Amino acid sequence: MAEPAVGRLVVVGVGLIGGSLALALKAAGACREVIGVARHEDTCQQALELGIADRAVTSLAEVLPVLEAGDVVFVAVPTLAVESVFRELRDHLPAGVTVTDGASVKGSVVEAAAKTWGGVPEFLVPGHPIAGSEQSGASAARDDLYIAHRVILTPLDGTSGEHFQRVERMWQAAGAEVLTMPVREHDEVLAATSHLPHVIAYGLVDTLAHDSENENIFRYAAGGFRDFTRIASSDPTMWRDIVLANRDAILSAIDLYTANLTALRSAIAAGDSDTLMGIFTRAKAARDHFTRMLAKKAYTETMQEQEVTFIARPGGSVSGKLRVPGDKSMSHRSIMLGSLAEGITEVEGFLEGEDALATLQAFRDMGVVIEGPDRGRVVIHGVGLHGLQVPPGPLYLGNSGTSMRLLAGLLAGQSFDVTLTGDESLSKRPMNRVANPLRDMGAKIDTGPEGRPPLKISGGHQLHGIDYRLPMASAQVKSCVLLAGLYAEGETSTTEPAPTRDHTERMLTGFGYEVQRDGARASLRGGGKLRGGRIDVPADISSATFFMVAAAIAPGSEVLLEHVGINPTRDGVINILRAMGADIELLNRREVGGEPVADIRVRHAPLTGIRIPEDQVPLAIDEFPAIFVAAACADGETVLTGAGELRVKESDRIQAMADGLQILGVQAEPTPDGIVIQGAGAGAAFGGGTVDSLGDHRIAMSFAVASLRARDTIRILNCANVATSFPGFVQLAQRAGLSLAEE
Ligand SMILES: O=C(O)C1=C[C@@H](OP(=O)(O)O)[C@@H](O)[C@H](O)C1
Ligand SMILES: C=C(OP(=O)(O)O)C(=O)O
Repeated sequence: MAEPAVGRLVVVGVGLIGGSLALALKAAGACREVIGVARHEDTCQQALELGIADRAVTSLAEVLPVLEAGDVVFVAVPTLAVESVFRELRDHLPAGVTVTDGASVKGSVVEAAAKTWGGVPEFLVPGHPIAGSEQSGASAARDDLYIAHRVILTPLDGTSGEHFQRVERMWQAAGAEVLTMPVREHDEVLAATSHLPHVIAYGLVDTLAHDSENENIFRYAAGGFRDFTRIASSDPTMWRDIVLANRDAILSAIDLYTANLTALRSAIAAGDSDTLMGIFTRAKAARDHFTRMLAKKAYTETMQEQEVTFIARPGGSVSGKLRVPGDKSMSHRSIMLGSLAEGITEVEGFLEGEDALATLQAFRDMGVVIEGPDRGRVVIHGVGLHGLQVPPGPLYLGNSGTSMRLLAGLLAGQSFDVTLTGDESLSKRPMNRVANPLRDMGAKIDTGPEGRPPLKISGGHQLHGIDYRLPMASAQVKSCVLLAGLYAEGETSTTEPAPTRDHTERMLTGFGYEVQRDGARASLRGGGKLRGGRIDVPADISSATFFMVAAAIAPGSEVLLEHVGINPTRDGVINILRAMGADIELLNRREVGGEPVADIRVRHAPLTGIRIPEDQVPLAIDEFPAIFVAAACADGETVLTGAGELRVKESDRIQAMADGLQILGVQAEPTPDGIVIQGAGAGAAFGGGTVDSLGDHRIAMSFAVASLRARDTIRILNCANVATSFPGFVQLAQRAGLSLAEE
């Protein structure tokens, strides 16, 4: 058997915190013996009866002489009683024994140590298990209290590695996750997240209890009261000690909260519905985010920790009427323009995917009141072109290139400084393509090394219009420059080498902002106004593509994709698949809010390899991973050129697809600006195997579709980011007929 994590455990204070550690270590066989120390004889008796301690004594001095190196003393008494325990330890602690504690404030423990030993001794490892509850006492102790809870250790410079590791191992043996933090940071974080809520809960219940109507108040108190005030049942001595010990940090937290409560009061008094909605929607978003974090589903850093593997079983066909989620490009722009407009903008069909949500959160962080999203409906309370406020910190844009590049344009003309950051993939993508033209307009922008994020934008620089000739076909660059143009003196124009998606131009026009368009050139003059209105976001043709390709390649398939945006700057996938022989019909064509929309019917038909016309590349730029899957199923060779841009998307999509296709037995040769794929014609086109999507949503979904024509199961790694553009993909794919599961 492995060595126990600690020798003897002496628990000074056998309440909820100390008793639970003792029970957990005993259950895990992680200590040789537990000695309980309590002030009263009957508590000692109780600790023995509950199986918390093997021995229990009322005096610490009694047990110290028997301790030896490797043993641990855990001080689990109220914060202000820690010092008296330290004094008892001072002269009688045998060498090599580790001392740690569980107090909620660490600064006062360090002070107590300094008073006792003249400094923090090397054997003291201050710690704080974040697992308390409103219950207290030995009878509340449980052996599973710490499982999956965090314990913060705050070692100091003089803390010895050996003692630190012993305490770390001890908590891990109890099932906890151990982190470290400086003392001061710990106390500030806890003041805000734990101590302030306790103060408020005690204060609220005390206020209501003093009310002459209190009996009735408590009688009618509903779930809200119960949820909000549970912690007012916590141990008063413990909390008195905590607030006295962490005075300064708690006072700062109370001041911040009081200012906010005063603002809330004024808004209620003034009937200021916008401010109220602002506070409530921001709070709801933050609380929901916290809930998702707990469930490990948040879009921020936590998402990267989540491993999602797709298991796609071979064969089958697809059928049915399907509505894929809203268009990502339009969803981003609806939030941006809606926020900068005057008045209310109501959006229907908004994409509730992580990318568009990152844009939404960025504007919330800049003070815009945004209701929803609720089943695709979002209501934006526009603040006007000059109404954005300084965000509280960097704007984190997750995986979304569109958010970062378009926001760079919008923010270059603001009066405040702002930093834009992103996840690992976004942090590798080129940003000089937007930073350079913005600098030409007079903006001050710093990037990370080699023009990568973060982008640091300095406010207060007056922009002037430029005539910008784009070096590459990019709607993001075009949109960035035009959006900066809203803030520039004079005229700003862009000229693109090939047509790219024109949602920015269309939506600006829809918001009543004049945009001149003449062939490849688009221009506008700064200083105008946007007027809020209604936006109907159609289904995203880029998401519909996966089902178009699925139906095209799988014999016996027929799908109807409803209400899909078929803007002529986005329809390359239809043209390319049709040129390969796909059976695609556009039904019920109509125009919705300035954008062409149709239902798309696709039936299986044999495909033939083609040389993809270069003028189609920008019109199908996001659809190539799926088109490569179609090419692998077609009869003969497909050649793509002029698509070097694919190398700077969420992954290098040429390399990522070539690697995966080769693993699945397809002859696919990458070239600097494209790929050459030898298609299989009829029958299975792919073997089976494990491919890596590299965290790129479109690569992940493309290989899932390939399974329809595979001989064996395809495992696809790193699929969590499918949620950036296509939440619910797995469920919809299953409904359509794919045999797809998440692992
Ligand atoms: O403007 C947009 O909404 C987008 C433009 C394209 O990027 P580029 O402009 O980099 O080609 C596209 O790949 C991206 O998914 C969305
Ligand atoms: C390239 C894409 O998005 P973005 O550039 O916004 O990250 C995409 O969705 O395929």
